[in-house]
Amino acid sequence: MKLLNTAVRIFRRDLHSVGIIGAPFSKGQPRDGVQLGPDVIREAGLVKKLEGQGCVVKDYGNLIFEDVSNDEPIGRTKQPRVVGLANKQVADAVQRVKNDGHTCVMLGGDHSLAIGSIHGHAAYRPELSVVWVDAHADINTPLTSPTGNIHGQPMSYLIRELCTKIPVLPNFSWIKPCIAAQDVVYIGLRDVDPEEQHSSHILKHLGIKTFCMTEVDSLGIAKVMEQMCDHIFSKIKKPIHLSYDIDALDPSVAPATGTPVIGGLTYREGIYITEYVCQTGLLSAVDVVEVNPKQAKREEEARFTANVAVDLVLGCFGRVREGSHAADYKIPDP
Ligand SMILES: NC(=[NH2+])NCCC[C@H](N)C(=O)O
Ligand SMILES: [Mn+2]
Ligand SMILES: [Mn+2]
Repeated sequence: MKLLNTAVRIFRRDLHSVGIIGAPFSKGQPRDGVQLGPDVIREAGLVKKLEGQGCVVKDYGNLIFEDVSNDEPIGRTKQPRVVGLANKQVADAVQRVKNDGHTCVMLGGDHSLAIGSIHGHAAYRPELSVVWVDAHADINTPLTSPTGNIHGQPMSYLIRELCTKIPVLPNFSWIKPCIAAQDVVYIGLRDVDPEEQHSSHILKHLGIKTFCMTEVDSLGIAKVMEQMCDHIFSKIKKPIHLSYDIDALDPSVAPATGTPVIGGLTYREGIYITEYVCQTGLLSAVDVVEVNPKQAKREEEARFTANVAVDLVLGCFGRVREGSHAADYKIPDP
């Protein structure tokens, strides 16, 4: 039985075919450096380590984003034209990776890129559930945002029930809300703006599910993940889009990020989430965003944060802590 289990697990691990897109984009927020995320995550050995655990990997490289001159704010919303344009590119790239048959990994970049990533994913699989792991809800609308930064708003453009609340923005007209509130789950919240909280009260009535850090503390991460799955799989089993903001983790674990918030997930809780989502067999796309090496106080912090980002991706694709080396691993001769 043990042997059979192992064989099944190795077989399932070998099935992972991963398509990586780098999205070196920072204009959904004001801090320089988050555009370096894709490169530092790759430099931490992402591709080799995925292959080492038996994945087949295709790296599509980095997207090249065009600049937009005179990108004046619309109301409070900053740099809408360049964000809208970049996200259209991300959406097309994610759709292509899905068409090619891979599980998509989008390396950000700031979290505004989830607009394109989820939209492109939904163009391929119209029925999705979204697992949003973050200190923040990122569900401000352009009208409620206290900062005007679009990385604090992506969910508001995607949720169908909110579409009447969204004003028209330049280069945003291609975005069609494609996610139902009841198909969204949040994990790790601990810094929610007043208006976001208000609108998530409404969303709670519409069926959005949130596990803030208080729930992580009271239930434990294992129960959180069980209940998360009960919720998203209560009707039909939809493919999962996992949108992982590195700032969901505690700043002691992932310090190199633009909006760190104390009191976050431990390394083990963060990894457990990925292992659990992997085990559902329904993971279809992952974003890893907001790694910003320039926010590190020391070089070591930047390297550490990138390594953690790599470990999250590995957890999504079959890494188990008991060991998950490729099936064809040969023990070296003495
Ligand atoms: N993806 C992030 N790190 N988002 C932080 C958002 C912070 C704040 N809630 C805002 O709307 O600006
Ligand atoms: Mn965040
Ligand atoms: Mn975020």
